[in-house]
Amino acid sequence: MNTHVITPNLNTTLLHHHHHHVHGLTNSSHRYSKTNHRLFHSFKVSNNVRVFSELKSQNKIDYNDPDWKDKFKEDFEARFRLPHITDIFPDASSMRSTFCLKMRAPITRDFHGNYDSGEEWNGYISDNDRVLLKTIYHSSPTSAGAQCIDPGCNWVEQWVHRAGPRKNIYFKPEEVKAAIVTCGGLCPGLNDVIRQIVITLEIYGVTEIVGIPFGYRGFSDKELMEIPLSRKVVQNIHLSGGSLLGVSRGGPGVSEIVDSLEERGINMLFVLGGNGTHAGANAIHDECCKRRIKVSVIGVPKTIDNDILLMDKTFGFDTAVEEAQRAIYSAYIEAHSAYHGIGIVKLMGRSSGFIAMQSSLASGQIDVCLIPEVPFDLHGPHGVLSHLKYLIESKGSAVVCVAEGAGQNLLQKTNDTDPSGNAKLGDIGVYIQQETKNYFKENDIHADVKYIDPTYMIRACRANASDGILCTVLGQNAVHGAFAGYSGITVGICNTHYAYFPITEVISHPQLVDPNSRMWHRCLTSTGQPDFI
Ligand SMILES: Nc1ncnc2c1ncn2[C@@H]1O[C@H](COP(=O)(O)OP(=O)(O)O)[C@@H](O)[C@H]1O
Ligand SMILES: O=P(O)(O)OC[C@H]1O[C@](O)(COP(=O)(O)O)[C@@H](O)[C@@H]1O
Ligand SMILES: [Mg+2]
Repeated sequence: MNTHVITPNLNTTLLHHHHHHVHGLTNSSHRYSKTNHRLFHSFKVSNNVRVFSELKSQNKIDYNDPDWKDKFKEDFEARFRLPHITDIFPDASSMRSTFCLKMRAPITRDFHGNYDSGEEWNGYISDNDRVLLKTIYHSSPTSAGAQCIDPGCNWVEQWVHRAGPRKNIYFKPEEVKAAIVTCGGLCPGLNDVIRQIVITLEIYGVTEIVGIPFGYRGFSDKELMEIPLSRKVVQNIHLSGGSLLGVSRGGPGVSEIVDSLEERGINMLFVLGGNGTHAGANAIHDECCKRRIKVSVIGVPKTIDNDILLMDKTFGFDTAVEEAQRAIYSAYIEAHSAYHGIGIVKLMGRSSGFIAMQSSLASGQIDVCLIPEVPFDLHGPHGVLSHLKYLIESKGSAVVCVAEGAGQNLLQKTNDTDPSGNAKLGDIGVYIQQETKNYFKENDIHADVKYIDPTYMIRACRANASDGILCTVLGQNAVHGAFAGYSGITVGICNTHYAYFPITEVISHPQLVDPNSRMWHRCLTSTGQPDFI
């Protein structure tokens, strides 16, 4: 790919081909989305200059057009425009909000009809408030981390919508039936978000709040009962990990879910989950629009993998990294105390290595960090095993941290998927453990290999303080978004501010570690590992 200007609408076949060519990875659905992403992230242009185009317009933009910037901005504005109830119901009426910064108590029944606090200043967010999505001006495409839109790396402001309470609301609190559902795998902080959504709904004056048990499955399984929620019920739920409501993968189709919403009279749906859940939430939103029913569907991104686009981080990630430290510490102690000890820790990360990278970096005890984004060999002169031999000979012990999605090309392929359709991965941790044992045996070198798989321990715990606060703000903003009349949106932290995004924009592909980033380089300088290829 030696063209200078990158056409944003390259078809995926071409993208895939390029990726294949560079890294020799094979074609599976798992690789497919990664492929897409990586190419969005690092196009090689002439002179080894990379042009980042993650935020490039979907439409072709001619950079020779003197007005290209305005066109880009227009296109960007359209892409990040938040779907609103009035798109379907142009005459939907709004009223003065029952929430404001001058009041704290839940609205009482007899207060209805007179929501106005009577104050001039109520601390609302204007629909025209924006958050700057990219805050660094890269003067050249060669500048580290440059995310240039055009080959000249010109500055183009990219604004997203600011989250928060609006002056006018599109739902009468007494007419709201709100539901919360948590889908996919667990993540620290789920209960904190549920708690905050309930508390904020009550402050608006909502009295009918329910939890849908066990993810989307709870919409179709007749045995599963709605869980009534109130401040009293959720008051202390954040003190434990997991989800009060339970989670699941798989479940009913979108039309069945929307049938169920109609039957139950739910008009606000808060969906806590990852990319799969958000794809579902967006499909539910679309179906509601199609059926012309007034429902606000709001997502809150949940993933310890931190693989949602455009956000500083997702809740639970920090906690998971912190928890992973314990496993790494144990592996280090075991390896260090054994004669020729080798500790291997497998961490989560289906397609992105953020947990493994950050945990390795934070611990300072990892010698080898392996992530899905960076291909590696186990065997051969540049392989991981030969480096482990060197470490054993030179310092007596070694600790390896491997993300579950790393090195899948080294394992037997299966076409197995989980009930949500996610590819089932081979166990790279066990494989590395076995290969390490064999390798040292064959080379007649003593090695004491200790394998630790803390997978579920790092996500079943309760949120740490910083994630707890993140969850609080996200949960509140989810409710503000629903009352503001938005639907098909999700909420995230963006340059330390909170923003609403159309769901489609944050799940178009998983966010990945950029192998050319300074952060990955920092990780490598910390471990001291060479390239294993
Ligand atoms: N493309 C999709 N469209 C609609 N629903 C989906 C889609 N992908 C996943 N789901 C549903 O979302 C839920 C969670 O998905 P999953 O991939 O397991 O977790 P996560 O949301 O954490 O990525 C499941 O109930 C699954 O059926
Ligand atoms: O064993 P489970 O429950 O399917 O979860 C395993 C998966 O959960 C994750 O931690 C997060 O995945 P989700 O975001 O899809 O929940 C993945 O890294 C991992 O593959
Ligand atoms: Mg997922």
